[in-house]
Amino acid sequence: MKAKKLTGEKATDYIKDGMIIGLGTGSTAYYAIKKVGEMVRNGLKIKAVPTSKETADLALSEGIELIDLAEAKSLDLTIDGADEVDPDFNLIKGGGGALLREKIVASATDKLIIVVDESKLVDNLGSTFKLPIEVTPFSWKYTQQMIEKFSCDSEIRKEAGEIYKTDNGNYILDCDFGKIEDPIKITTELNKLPGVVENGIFAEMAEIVIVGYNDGHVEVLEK
Ligand SMILES: O=C(CO)[C@H](O)[C@H](O)COP(=O)(O)O
Repeated sequence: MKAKKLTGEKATDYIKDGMIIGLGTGSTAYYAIKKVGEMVRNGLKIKAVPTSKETADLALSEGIELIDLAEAKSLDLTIDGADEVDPDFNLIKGGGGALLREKIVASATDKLIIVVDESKLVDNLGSTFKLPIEVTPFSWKYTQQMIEKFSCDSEIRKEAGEIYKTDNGNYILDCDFGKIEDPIKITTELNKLPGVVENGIFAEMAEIVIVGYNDGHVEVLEK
């Protein structure tokens, strides 16, 4: 928890008056949002685009002004968490189910800042975390069969015994590919499949990765 707080708060050093920023989702982004709230109450003037309903609720409760992506057009920076980060700053995201909105917001962003604790650093994506893939409810079992042709095992995400629904009304398949050697190839191939809405590989999107360590230090990695 200490490492997440350190990295989340450190990322807010990049925020300047007048910026439009993207706010990520999850327990690490939480600390960045809380800090942004404090900064706003101390006079910082920014507007923000949230990546989930959960983040929108938190940001509003912190007094942060929210705007729609269409109104923002482009974002100065986005602060978001990740489930895995490889040495080239490729990511797996979607543990919190917000990958679609997160990827849209990340793609509209000049600078994507990723905040993680040290446990998220891996040599290869897929080493510790299954790849979340958002799929349409209409065809999810058929789409699952097509995804499994890429030699992965997958399971439909459930919450309290029920199929989990994203903010967009879709389902998530958590897919075990083992170690992913070529993240760009996999993300391109997966997104060609009918019924796949988006997958959780964020390849070549992050510019800065801030790592919090349990011993209390923070490392800023830049491309
Ligand atoms: O991608 C995400 C949500 O869809 C999160 O950023 C990711 O799951 C990391 O979350 P946490 O900071 O709680 O470990």
